[in-house]
Amino acid sequence: MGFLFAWTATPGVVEVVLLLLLLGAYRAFVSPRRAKFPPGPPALPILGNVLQIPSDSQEEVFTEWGRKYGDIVYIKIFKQPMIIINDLQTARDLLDKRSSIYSDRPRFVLLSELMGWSSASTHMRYGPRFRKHRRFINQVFNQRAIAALRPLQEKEILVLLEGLRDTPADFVDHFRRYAAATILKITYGHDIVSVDDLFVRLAERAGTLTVEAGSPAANMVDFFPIMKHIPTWAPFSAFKVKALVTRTAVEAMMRIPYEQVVADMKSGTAVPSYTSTLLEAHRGPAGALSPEDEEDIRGSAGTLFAGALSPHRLPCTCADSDFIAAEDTTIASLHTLMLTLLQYPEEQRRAQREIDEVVGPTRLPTLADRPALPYLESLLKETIRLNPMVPLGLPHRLMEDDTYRGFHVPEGTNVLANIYAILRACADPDAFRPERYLEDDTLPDPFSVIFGFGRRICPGRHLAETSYWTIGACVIAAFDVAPAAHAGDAGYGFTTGFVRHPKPFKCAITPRASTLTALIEQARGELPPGA
Ligand code: HEM
Repeated sequence: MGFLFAWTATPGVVEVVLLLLLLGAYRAFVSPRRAKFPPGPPALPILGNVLQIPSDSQEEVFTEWGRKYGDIVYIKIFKQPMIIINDLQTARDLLDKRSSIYSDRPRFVLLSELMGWSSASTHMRYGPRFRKHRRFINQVFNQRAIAALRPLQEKEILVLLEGLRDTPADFVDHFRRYAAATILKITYGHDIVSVDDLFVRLAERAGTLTVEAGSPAANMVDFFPIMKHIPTWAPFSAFKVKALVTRTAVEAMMRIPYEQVVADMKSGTAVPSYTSTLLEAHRGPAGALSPEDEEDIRGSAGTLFAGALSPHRLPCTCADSDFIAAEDTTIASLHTLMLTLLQYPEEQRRAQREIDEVVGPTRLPTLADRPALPYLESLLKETIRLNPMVPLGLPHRLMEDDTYRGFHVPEGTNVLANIYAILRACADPDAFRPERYLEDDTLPDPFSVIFGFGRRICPGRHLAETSYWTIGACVIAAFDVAPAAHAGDAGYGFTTGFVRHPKPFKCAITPRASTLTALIEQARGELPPGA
């Protein structure tokens, strides 16, 4: 200090000190490029943090990093910056409140540019075309509009209950059939009898090939886009050959159901659907459609359809990770619920007692009963809190430099919301305790977290939530779910990937009352005509 005083006494030094102070202030407040990045694990030159990211249970490692480094963790995948948001306040501050700059998606070279998913709404870069897709989808899936879809949901739930009654061992197939039947009817007006339907097979083929062609090695093209130009005869081009085969399957999945609707509209046999409604609305005076509108209607319909049967198919932003998971979110939510019910029989019984008291033995529960069933609501919330289906959401991309809590976040940063960590911000987070929601109404509602954030929030959330609630209520009311007698001792667990679902397990699903068939028939009789 003494030295500084001596130094400042020298003529001209005051000016120098002032200059240094100004420079410091400029660096701190005006020149964000020089500001510090959020904390994170130390990165290696060139590789960044690639070697520290495990292929399994990334959400758990990111949660651990959150404990160590804070609510925002900064890492690099090669030279690609990424932040991981580990708490709700930060997710709301950045992804919701600053959604005008946090709503882009990363560039998906493998998926969009090589495999042909470029018209999928999930992958769309932020801009007018993205907004057009959201407008299309919101017309049918907004909270008010989905009330019109309820009779369809209820009808398909009755078929699902019959399936569980007749062939309980195939419970996952019954969930798949439900997801396929509802989304195909809504999107293309198409009825299916079983999952062995042409459209379902097209979606599953496109999905399976996408997973197979999306190995970690193939994902390198997302970080080094120049690789996409490799000729297919050259060494190391196997990833591109597979991607191009996948492209044919993706195009067929998008094109064939769409063309069926166009043909049905021509012959006057089309059933009103998402696709037919948009085709009607966008026809010019001469009946023609612009190529862009045609592409966007086909692409957004294909996204809804593919998203329901195969997962929200997006590549991993982490080079050495599983590409994506292999099942859809709706199926994963129901599959997770069955696992939870068999693991927590006491809680299952308590929800059954509540339903018995409120609904009684003479009918099945409906959405109208929801406010009167607080314990059931808590059980359904606690199930998805403990095991959210999309634990890391889908990556957003920051569109311009930003500063948050004094940290610099550069333009082009990929942003992951760690939904898994966000939902663990409560007492005793690893315990299954539905009553936590009855005891503390300040806890964040998992339904407001699991569908993501901001302008990219899942547009299918209202449909998904009502399906999950109604199926959960009916299954718990109608069946006892317990471990299967010969289930083996492989243990229970979850797959890793963007969509998390239980590893295969067996369970016993037994009707609680001999009146189940009559209850299903009665509910069918109460459906509106034409449902
Ligand atoms: C339990 C079921 C579901 C869960 C947990 C779920 C979750 C999510 C999440 C986390 C995102 C990313 C949000 C973000 O980027 O912040 C998303 C996006 C999306 N979801 Fe879902 N979803 C579900 C069901 C559905 C259904 C049934 C549909 C279709 C009817 C659907 C259509 C979409 C679409 C089109 C996007 C992309 C939105 C965009 O990029 O702007 N989802 N979903």
